[in-house]
Amino acid sequence: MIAEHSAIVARGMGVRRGGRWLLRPAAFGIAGGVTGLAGPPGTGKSTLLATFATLRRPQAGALRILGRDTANCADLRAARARIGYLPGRFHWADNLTAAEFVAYAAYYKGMRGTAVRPALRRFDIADTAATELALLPPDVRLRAGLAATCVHEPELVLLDDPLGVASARRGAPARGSSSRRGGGAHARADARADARAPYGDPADPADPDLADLAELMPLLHSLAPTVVITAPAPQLLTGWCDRLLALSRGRITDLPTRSHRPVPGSGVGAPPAPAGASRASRTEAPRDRVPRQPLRTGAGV
Ligand SMILES: Nc1ncnc2c1ncn2[C@@H]1O[C@H](COP(=O)(O)OP(=O)(O)OP(=O)(O)O)[C@@H](O)[C@H]1O
Repeated sequence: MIAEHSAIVARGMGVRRGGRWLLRPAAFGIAGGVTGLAGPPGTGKSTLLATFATLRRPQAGALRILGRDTANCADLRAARARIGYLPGRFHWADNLTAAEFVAYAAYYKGMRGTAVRPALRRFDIADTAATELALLPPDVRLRAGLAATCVHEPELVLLDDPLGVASARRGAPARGSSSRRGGGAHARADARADARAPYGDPADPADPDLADLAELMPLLHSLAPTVVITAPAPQLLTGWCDRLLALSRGRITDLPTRSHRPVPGSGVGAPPAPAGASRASRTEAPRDRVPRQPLRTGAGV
């Protein structure tokens, strides 16, 4: 049964792209808490997330977001104002500083410029406000993306493969913290190489990268009442999401959320907070500022 008050309610919703159903018409709801959506590359996670973000329209059925019918223009506008969406790639913003990037998002969300500083502080990146995104290590770059996504304090946050953004470091040369303050062409090239570097092996439960990624979890839990996060493998999401969904061959299915591989101190493997639990009860971090917990970057993630 679908709870009508769920942030996302799909009824007979189908999503097509490239001449095939990425999601065959289905009915489902996504309620409060953090929901993970896993599926191998190309299965349609990004397309589905963009549909939830109302950037794409479903080819069948109906989609309600935050109680609004996305087929209705006035409702659509109202829903959009309460959504925060971060695509998996935002290289178009590489030449903007973190502050400019957040200011740009604030402008389009109808926020005053005074919202920018608090957003940067909340994600603990005020000290890198004047640094271009291309020069930031991926974990800090992700924080800038989250600050932009959440500058208007949305009720629904949609993050396309944020763990990929934050973990994109394998094979990249080690960089010092100087890259955060500038660093010139080499640092810029490194940052771009980092951003293209692949995950560790998400299918390997012993991969130490999963522990690194887990350090981001309290931050992701603190963003909004409802958060949807995609990842290419369920192992990346297991154990810390309130709900875990898999997208495969055009179908969405529920997966177990419990981890078989607890990571001490990371929150991974701990029982998930109940869906719909308040933000305050789901995280120890205060609402107004999430302390930076840098990934074990070495190469600047
Ligand atoms: N520009 C495009 N034109 C036509 N079809 C496309 C285009 N981009 C993607 N597709 C189709 O949509 C499918 C889903 O792509 P999508 O990016 O949503 O998948 P994904 O699961 O998010 O993959 P990834 O993790 O690699 O981003 C692809 O397999 C492809 O068939």
